[in-house]
Amino acid sequence: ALNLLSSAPNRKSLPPGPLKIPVVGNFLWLRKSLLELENVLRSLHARYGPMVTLYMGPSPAVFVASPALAHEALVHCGAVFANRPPASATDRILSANQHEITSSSYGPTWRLLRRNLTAEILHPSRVRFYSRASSWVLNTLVAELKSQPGGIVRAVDHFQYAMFCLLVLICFGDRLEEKQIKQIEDVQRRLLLGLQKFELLNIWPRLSRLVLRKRWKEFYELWEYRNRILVPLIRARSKAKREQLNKVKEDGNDGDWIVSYVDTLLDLELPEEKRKLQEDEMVSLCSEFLSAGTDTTTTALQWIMANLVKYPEIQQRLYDEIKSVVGQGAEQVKEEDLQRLNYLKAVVLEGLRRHPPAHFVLPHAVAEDAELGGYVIPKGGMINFMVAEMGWDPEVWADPMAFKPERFINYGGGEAGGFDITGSREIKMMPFGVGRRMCPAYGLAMLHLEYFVANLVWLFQWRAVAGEEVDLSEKQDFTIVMKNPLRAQICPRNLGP
Ligand code: HEM
Repeated sequence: ALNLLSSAPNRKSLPPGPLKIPVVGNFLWLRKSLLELENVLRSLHARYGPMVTLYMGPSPAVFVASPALAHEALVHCGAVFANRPPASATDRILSANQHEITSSSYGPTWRLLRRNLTAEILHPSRVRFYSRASSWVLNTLVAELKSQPGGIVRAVDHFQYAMFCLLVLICFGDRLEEKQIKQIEDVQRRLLLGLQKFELLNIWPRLSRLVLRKRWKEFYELWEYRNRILVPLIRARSKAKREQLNKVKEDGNDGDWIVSYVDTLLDLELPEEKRKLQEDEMVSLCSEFLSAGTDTTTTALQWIMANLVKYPEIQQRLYDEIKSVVGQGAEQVKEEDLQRLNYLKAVVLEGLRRHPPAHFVLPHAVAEDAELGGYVIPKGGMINFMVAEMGWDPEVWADPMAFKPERFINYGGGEAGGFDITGSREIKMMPFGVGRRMCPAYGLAMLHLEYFVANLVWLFQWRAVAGEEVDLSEKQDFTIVMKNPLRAQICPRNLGP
């Protein structure tokens, strides 16, 4: 049909947005935190519609607020929208020239690395093997929580370490000592803290190599420190793996060997270069595995527990559900029990909807000129999606800012399990992204969230600390975290028969 409205989008143009201010414009946007940017975008979307363009760097960046357009881009035209923008100078070094899933261009290397992770580690039949690690980490966490004076806990500190341990054990095998885990934690923390500091080096890398020599040196020291800690772990695993193979050959018994992420990397062969991965590439992949999974899962866990403290009736309903499934006196909720805990799943989904750890996905780039919503995004243009806005859309969700797990109960025949988090047919929210670049670990993350929320509620009653209120204000960190971290008064439940 002909569209005669004069405001009809120009078919060859980018989506509308504020004027491009040369040079200054870029720096103005870069200085804003993601939460500030989100606020700006919210008003721009109200003015211009669901697609808006900002000039943040060398290429235009388009922001999409509509779930229907996100579906069109990421599911229908998936291949066109699945690339990443070129890596910054420091990222190129840290990712061993983009030998990493997150930052690699859409192509054979990305496909191989991603498929390795999903098929060899994250596949449901594999994930079961890690339940020993989960229950070990749970026991450590529970002991920690129990030892806090007065039963008052600052939840996030304990959650962070627990989620980190879990991923370290999957990554390097579950025969590590506490001391080694702490060392890896130190490396990863310093890298994360350095992100902002080293961002400056990327604005004008050639020049910064001259004028910011000291900071570059600091950056390389950190990079070397990471190698110094992680390379020996990779070598040790390689040796252990050879010994294991010999043992299997000799007596046909694999003992209780559990495949780790490093083991799978040792076997990989790059399709284009026809060679195995180098050590620095394995280091960057392991580092990515830990950093992609720790803060995201920790943040989600903290937000969910905060809501259970704020709304005791929801916590009680969850406790009652767990009791009806595991029976009074059960010591722990086991992974096998989780699939029967429907309300639990609803609580976790509601947590991810109301408080998505990432308010945007990672930046995507279009591989060729791409059309979306009547506009054209030129080859190389960046595109991102307003994850939090979609989860809070009043057109999709009734009373969107309220925490109401029940809303997920009515999906797919009265089971929260019926809700399709991958958005393949339709997007209602996308806390893990959707399409080809969707978080490959969404299943593992959901499993860990369900497992830990269930056990924390089963083993302790969580209440607000006397005289304090749970404050749901947000702050930007690596993810969007609680501005005032959850403090709670916990009381071990009486698990007698
Ligand atoms: C609640 C926990 C988590 C949330 C909310 C989350 C969310 C996300 C999001 C929004 C993306 C970007 C999608 C896009 O760019 O379109 C992503 C990508 C990714 N996530 Fe997660 N994630 C979580 C846990 C994890 C865990 C536990 C791991 C690893 C063990 C992981 C590994 C990755 C990787 C490797 C990518 C890059 C995928 C690619 O570029 O192909 N994530 N995640």
